[in-house]
Amino acid sequence: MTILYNPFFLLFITFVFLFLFRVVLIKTELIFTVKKKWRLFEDYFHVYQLFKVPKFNESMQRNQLYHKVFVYLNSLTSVEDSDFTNLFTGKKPNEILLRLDPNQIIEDDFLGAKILWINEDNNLVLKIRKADKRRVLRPYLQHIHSISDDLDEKKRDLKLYMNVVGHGDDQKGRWRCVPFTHPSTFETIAMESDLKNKVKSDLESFLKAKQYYHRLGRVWKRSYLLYGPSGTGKSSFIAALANFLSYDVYDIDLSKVSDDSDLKLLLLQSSAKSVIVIEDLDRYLSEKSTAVSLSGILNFMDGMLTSNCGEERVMVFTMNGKDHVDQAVLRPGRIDVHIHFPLCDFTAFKTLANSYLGLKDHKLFPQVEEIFQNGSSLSPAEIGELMIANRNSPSRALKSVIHALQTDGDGRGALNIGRRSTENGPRKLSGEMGEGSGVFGKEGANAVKEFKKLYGLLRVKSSRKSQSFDLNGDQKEGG
Ligand SMILES: Nc1ncnc2c1ncn2[C@@H]1O[C@H](COP(=O)(O)OP(=O)(O)OP(=O)(O)O)[C@@H](O)[C@H]1O
Ligand SMILES: [Mg+2]
Repeated sequence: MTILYNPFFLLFITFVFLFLFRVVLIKTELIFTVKKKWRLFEDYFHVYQLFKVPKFNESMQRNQLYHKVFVYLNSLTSVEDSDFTNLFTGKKPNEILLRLDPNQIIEDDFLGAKILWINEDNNLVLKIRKADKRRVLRPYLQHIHSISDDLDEKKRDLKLYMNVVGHGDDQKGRWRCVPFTHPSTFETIAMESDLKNKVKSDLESFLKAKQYYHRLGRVWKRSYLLYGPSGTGKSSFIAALANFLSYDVYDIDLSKVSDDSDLKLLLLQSSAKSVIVIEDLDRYLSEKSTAVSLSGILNFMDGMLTSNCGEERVMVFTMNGKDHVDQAVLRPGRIDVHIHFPLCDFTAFKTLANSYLGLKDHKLFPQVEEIFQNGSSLSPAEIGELMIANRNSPSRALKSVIHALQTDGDGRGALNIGRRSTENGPRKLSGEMGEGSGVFGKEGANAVKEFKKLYGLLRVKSSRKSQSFDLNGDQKEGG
């Protein structure tokens, strides 16, 4: 019996009891009840002030603030965590929306202050501690304004703007627009998942840090260089990026720009929250097929950094290769993020097989993998095309991919002559891909070797990891 009086034994028993109590609290969710009661107890010692946001004004017109607060509250994660809420289907397939229920109470935190919202009939009531009101209320309402504006912006339909040739001075830099409906998303793009996540989190921090930069009075911008062979997903990536950000796309055709000032004007005439795109920049620079000078282009890139119109914009440039491009374009700090788009490897192939053929695995996969290990490579576009053409028979699709991979350069030439010469013909005249284009055409073994030297196994395997996402100081600061 003396053991019962042993202090170590008592301590042990106490620990066991506390542990079990904690387990019971968590398992039975009693913890939530305890927290709730504690909050009520705490509230008892505070004085609250209430602010009502009515749905309609005195003349029965809609109160815009009510709409903004409603949009804002429905986006809060606390809606998801509250005791009950309404679920509705959204516009997109499989989309489920959470919507406040009448009499639901939502909790929010802002600058360390706790704020409650009560959804009454036709009124939203804000409950805030008197002690916090002076410090928090005004910035909190501004915060609601800007968040709901962003959310409204996200819901609207996107547009694709293209520049047309101007006639006379007053027609300079005119944009024509069509609805932007490209279905590409980051999920549909075959890309190293690590890299994809890095890009997504980079964009997410871009969106978040916007508020921060606004407060500092700094221009908030992001620029990307996408480089890699034809058909590797650069244009699809731009569409995915625009869909991800819900930004309009301004696609600049440099051959239709009359001079440097016209290019500047185009930027000035674009709206905020947009992606400005110049595709095949290397081709324009090497062919000199634009009236815009190199310094005009550099100023255009830097214009994003220094002028007001750089706000809330993303700029994207694409190239087939960086090797023959003037170093001034590539110098650190000019374009924030460089992303390499390599030819298809086995991992990308598996992503394509999954999305195009619904195949997670197949008995022919080991054979495909072996061929990829030997250095054969096609672009994702080429593999995708073979899969689409044979989508009713996965085995036939895989066999045709294997055949194309085995025949490699020459085979690919045969496979793509028609498509490449029509769809991508003029793109292949420049620098790096100029040599590659020989392979895609009919230039034979030397060109194949040259092509492999440029884009072969070594590059695909080892350099894509290290080069594909070059973060520089500026970018990290932004993120
Ligand atoms: N990485 C990829 N993942 C999924 N699909 C891809 C990928 N790359 C290419 N494709 C498919 O191939 C087609 C052509 O791709 P895209 O136009 O994006 O290539 P690109 O790199 O822009 O080529 P180019 O340099 O010739 O403009 C698209 O229909 C796209 O769906
Ligand atoms: Mg493209």
